[in-house]
This record gives sequence, C-alpha cells and structure tokens, in this order.
Amino acid sequence: MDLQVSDLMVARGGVPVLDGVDFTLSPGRALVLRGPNGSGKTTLLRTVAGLQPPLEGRIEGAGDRIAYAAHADGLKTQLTVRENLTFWARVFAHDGVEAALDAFDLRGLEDRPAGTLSAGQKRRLGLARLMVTGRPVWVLDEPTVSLDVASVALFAEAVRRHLAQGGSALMATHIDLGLAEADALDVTPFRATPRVAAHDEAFL
Ligand SMILES: Nc1ncnc2c1ncn2[C@@H]1O[C@H](COP(=O)(O)OP(=O)(O)OP(=O)(O)O)[C@@H](O)[C@H]1O
Repeated sequence: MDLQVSDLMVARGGVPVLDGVDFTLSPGRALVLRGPNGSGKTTLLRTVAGLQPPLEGRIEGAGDRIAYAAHADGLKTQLTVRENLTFWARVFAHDGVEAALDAFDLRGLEDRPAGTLSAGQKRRLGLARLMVTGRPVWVLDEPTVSLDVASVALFAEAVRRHLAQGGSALMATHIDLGLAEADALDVTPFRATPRVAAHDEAFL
C-alpha cells in the first residue's frame, strides 16, 4: 500500500508553512525531504505522522502504518536498553528486540539504564525502537543527529533492510546517507504564500 499525500497544506503555530505538497511513497522506497532550515520539513513529517492536522489536502496510507522518530529520543530513562525495546515491542504487539539490538550495535549496552547512555547511543536506541514496531512506514526527522560515521552506516543498513522487506521511509536529513535508492523531494517550491492577517490580529 502506498503512502499518498495530495495537495497538502501544513502549518506551524497557525501559520501555513507549505502548500500544495504532493507525493507518493511506495513499499520498498525511501524519500528524503530536502530544504533549508525552517523550510517546513519537520512540519510536514509531523503532519504525515498524525501529530498535527493538515490545513488542507489528503493523506492516505498513514495512520497506524507509521512509526515516527523525531529529535526528542522519547526513551524511558530508568529502564535499561533491553527493557526499553521490550516495552515498545509489547506496546506494538511485535517482537524483534534481538534483531534491533544487533542492528544498532547495542550489545554490551543492554543492561544500561537508557538515561546513562551518550547522545549517540541514545539515538541508536531511539532508532532501534523502529524495528520493534512492525510498522511499515518509517517517518524520520533528522535520524542521524549525534551519530558517528559508523552509526550512520548502521542506520543506512537498517533502512535498506526495511526497504527490502517491503517497508518504506520518509525522512528529513541534511546529510547524505549513501542510500542510492532514495528519491529526494525539495520542499522549497511548496513554500506557502503568507496569508494577509485579519484586521485585529496585529493586536494579539
Ligand atoms: N511551535 C512553533 N510555533 C510557530 N512556528 C513554528 C513552531 N515550530 C516551528 N515553527 C516555524 O515553522 C517553520 C517551519 O519549521 P520546521 O521545523 O518545519 O522547518 P524544518 O525544515 O524542519 O527546519 P530544520 O531544517 O531547521 O529542522 C519555521 O519558520 C519555524 O520557525
């Protein structure tokens, strides 16, 4: 099933940011959003993930098919690495904890409380969580922040495996992941035209 975005208008703080966004993401494909800081990539991802409503347009094939990972790691700091993954696997009624530990080089850190991990290790755990959701569409906002070169390669490999299994990935990143199979979408042309403020808005 495709993820299909049609004529989408998205906003932050009530202000339209992007307008007329159209794309289709098919199983086995990755789409990288490009655009300068503040251009609306995060806003688009949050909308596709269902964290905020669109102002206009349609999103099909999203909902509970999406696993979202954003800037905030959202880890349970008191729980160990393994407990975090087990917790999320139960939430999503899925498994894959062992594969996730392997994929993100978390062996040896399994019994460490997540709160004691370094920034990059936390990021690896946050990304490993995707694998225990069983969800086909990964929506990722700057997934490689804090990752070293080796960890970026692990991440790219995990995405590649996910695509090979029929999953898909929509992500915003400023770095080259070396995913030759990824398509790119520059959001800059979709920048929304500023709306003329209502008469009394200047006083709010
Ligand atoms: N909570 C908020 N309230 C109002 N405006 C916001 C809010 N969060 C972001 N914005 C604005 O919305 C616009 C789009 O921001 P967004 O975070 O989607 O951009 P981005 O392309 O992801 O940027 P970056 O590459 O820096 O992560 C920016 O002008 C930003 O300042």
